[in-house]
Amino acid sequence: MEVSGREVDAAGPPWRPCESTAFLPFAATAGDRAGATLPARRNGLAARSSNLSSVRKRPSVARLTTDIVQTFERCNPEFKYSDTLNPKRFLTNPAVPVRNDGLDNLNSDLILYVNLELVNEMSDRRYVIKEMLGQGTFGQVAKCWDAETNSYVAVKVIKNQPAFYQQAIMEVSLLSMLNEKYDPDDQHHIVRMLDFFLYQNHLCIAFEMLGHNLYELLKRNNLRGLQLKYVRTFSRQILDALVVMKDAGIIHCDLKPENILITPNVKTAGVKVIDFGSACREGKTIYSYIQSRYYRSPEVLLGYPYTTAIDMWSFGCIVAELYIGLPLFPGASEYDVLCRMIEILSGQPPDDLLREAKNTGRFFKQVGSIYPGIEVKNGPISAYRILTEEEIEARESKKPKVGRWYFPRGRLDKLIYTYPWKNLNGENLPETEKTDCLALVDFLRGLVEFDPNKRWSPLQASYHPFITGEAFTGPYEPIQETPRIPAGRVAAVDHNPGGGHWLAAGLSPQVGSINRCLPFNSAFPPKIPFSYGSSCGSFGSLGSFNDNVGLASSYGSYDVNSVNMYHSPLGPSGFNLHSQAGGTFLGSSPDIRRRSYLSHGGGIRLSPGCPGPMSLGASPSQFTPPNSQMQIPSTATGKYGSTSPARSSHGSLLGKAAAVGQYNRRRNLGHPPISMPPLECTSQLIQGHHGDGTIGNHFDGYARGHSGYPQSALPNPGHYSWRPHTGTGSGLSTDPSTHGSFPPSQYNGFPHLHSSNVSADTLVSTSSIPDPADWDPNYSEESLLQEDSSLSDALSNVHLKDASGQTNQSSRLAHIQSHAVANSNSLFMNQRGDRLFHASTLGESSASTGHAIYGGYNNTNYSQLNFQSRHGQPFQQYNHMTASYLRPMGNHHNGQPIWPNYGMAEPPPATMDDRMPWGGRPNHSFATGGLPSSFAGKDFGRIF
Ligand SMILES: Nc1ncnc2c1ncn2[C@@H]1O[C@H](COP(=O)(O)OP(=O)(O)OP(=O)(O)O)[C@@H](O)[C@H]1O
Repeated sequence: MEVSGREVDAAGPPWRPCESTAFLPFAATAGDRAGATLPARRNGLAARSSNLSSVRKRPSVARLTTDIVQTFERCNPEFKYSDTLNPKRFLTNPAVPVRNDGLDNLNSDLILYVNLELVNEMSDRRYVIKEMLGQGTFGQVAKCWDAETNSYVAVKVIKNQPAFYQQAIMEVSLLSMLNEKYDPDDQHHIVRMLDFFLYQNHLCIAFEMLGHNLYELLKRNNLRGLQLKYVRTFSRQILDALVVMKDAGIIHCDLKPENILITPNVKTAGVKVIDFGSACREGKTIYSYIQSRYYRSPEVLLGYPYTTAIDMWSFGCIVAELYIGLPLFPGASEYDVLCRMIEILSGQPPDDLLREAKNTGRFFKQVGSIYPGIEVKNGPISAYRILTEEEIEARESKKPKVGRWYFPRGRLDKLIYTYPWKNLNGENLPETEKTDCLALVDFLRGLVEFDPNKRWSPLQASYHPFITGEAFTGPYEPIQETPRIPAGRVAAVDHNPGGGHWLAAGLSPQVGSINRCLPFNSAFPPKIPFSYGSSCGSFGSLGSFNDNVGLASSYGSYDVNSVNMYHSPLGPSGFNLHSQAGGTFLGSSPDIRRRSYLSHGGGIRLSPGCPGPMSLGASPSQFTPPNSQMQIPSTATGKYGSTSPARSSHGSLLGKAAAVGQYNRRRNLGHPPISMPPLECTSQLIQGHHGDGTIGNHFDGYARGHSGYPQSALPNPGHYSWRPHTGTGSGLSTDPSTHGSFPPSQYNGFPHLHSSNVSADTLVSTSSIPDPADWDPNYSEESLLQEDSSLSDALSNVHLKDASGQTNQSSRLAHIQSHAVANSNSLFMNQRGDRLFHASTLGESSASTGHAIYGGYNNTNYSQLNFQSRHGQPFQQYNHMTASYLRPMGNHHNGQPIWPNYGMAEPPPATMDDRMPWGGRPNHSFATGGLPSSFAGKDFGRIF
């Protein structure tokens, strides 16, 4: 068709391909010309194909779409390209708009898509979403591009639900304190928070971008554990973070491999602790249903007041898992977890804990006098024994959930020493490794200690030879740690009962709304007890019957009087007693607690009947959000989540959903085989593991009374002490008098029914590594799905305390709070009315951390501490615990510096790249696959 000049002008210049390789004009070669000989044609083709070789290297989509916009524009002058018209690649699943004016889905998650900009309106800083990193209980974590810093960050977008919002505010508050005050130089392996802001009624928290978590790392290593040097390096770094947290009086409450992330792009192996979304302040514990089940401490399981010691328990579980590759206590229910603890540790919680704990009756039977010192005639020393499955079944009319065993049943020491369970007599282990294993076992002994009073503190643990790298010569006796937190500090509640932050005040969000409706600062006492049976997780409620073991009454709730005291608006009570003299009554220190107990006097002891660090219910992740119809597709979180079935955060509805997704996914993926050697003593019945969670024949295996390891299969005798613990505490002895003896035959331990001889349930029948999804096939905590309709009411009356002396972060927090109010249509339902919201300030936080003595971590005057070496001589004291404090810390024998290379991996590993050999211990054929450089290859987005 002929085109007139006018038409040409209107249409623009005639189209010509631009100078891209894909559209180069055809240049005929000699070979193409008509009449050319065949060889000439061949030459021509060869020349052309060499011209196009660079084109072929590019993906077809890229080749076909090069300059496509210009092409379209030239073809059709009407065509105008606009970003906004692009189809969105949704990252959130489901992406169906339901709430928040169509911005949120059914689960109150902001619907994220690629290139969505999360804008901090205060600073105009923009975070451009690129991909999904994870989906957890509290919301979604997206990898975002921060144009301001030209770097990627991880932004956690909190669900648009009051409970999650409130807890996230706590996360921001605690993390700012840790970052700014306790770790300003980023030396202590705690994730850095970079920013936080409100976007479309969602609290967004920007973190530094980290790598994969330790669970992913273990998976990459086919769940076979890491080399000991990496176990040591990671343990040391996590401990470092725990030292800081304890110093700050912060309990993490959800320590697990998924929450330890690898720091990328560093020359040495490094990890950081993340997810302070469940964290709380020591002495201001709020929830009783905390910690992921596998990592849940005995005191939390039993409903006993808890302290930072619960993190040490979780830490112990993590260390063991890093070594063996599998969770240490992967119980399918709380009962199962307890049984595993008792069997693996050959002990049980001490009687005084059992006597005071709220849930003892759910799991234990009293078989003797409850009074200390009186031995039961012809019975065990302890007055309690764990219920058998039959007893529970008789009581509950259904069997308790009990999972499979994936490693040889027996004690922890044998488990570690004989790992990877091929070489059960440990004969061929090199001497160095033997010593390493002994050191590891001894290290674990102080961490997975039943008695929280005896469990090592982070500082104590950090002197263990396993951590310091010293030669292990015998059981480690930790230095004594004088209580750092003044006695009673944990009971101090910095709040005006009428005006305080309910979180800081220790109020459960589940507290009944009626009391929350009392006018603030009311001079009148509440007419009915606070939170009396009003909600899930509170009094007499179902808050903790997560494992369908519900045998007794409520779990982790306060007694009514205590809570009344706590919230009495009439003035000081037993719960808000501040020592006017600078000290208060209760101490978080274990020895203080014990002293208090032993006094039998008017002293206050930490017990469920007392104030202090006892909690009221499940954490927000346990809440059933007000909208009980949340639908979480099983695939939604499975894609991204790193959370294993029971790993998922402590049993929340959301965690559960995540678990389901993960569960399904893992089932489908399967796992590479691992050779599980047939053991000599594997004659136990394989548990019938039914899809509905019922376990067949389990008890049969459970009730065996003889050791699964032949005497000859035991670790090198003479290295260690294997004192049988009957009754209380861990079965791993520190008693030097027994050092060198290893009489497993004596080690029939406490409950005979658990001194099992059986080995891994599947060892006989399978040679495949267990699918971790199987660990918790019955992840069903229906009771937690109860709708807590009072939640929104309760939150509607939240009144946060104003305070002066806010830090920058806290004033921003205040701003966000008020901003949230201004935009509260959906964020706080419709019940906030015109109440003023004030920040839970950092000033308030730091004022009540119990740091009257120490100005901050980096300037901590540890001269207050009374260190002693294991031989009794006073430990070297020092004043300034700067980052280098870890260096001059003495050898636990003689006070000499023994940690010159702290901060370096030891031995320094290579960079965290794909070639890093994570496994490869002798006798253990690891896959050579290293750490993935990126998991980001998959694009889970969808185009609508
Ligand atoms: N700073 C970060 N860098 C990279 N990935 C991260 C970062 N923070 C979180 N993630 C990823 O997002 C996931 C969820 O994060 P996080 O644990 O903070 O959320 P959560 O909602 O509290 O999860 P959970 O329910 O497991 O407790 C993590 O397991 C991790 O995979």
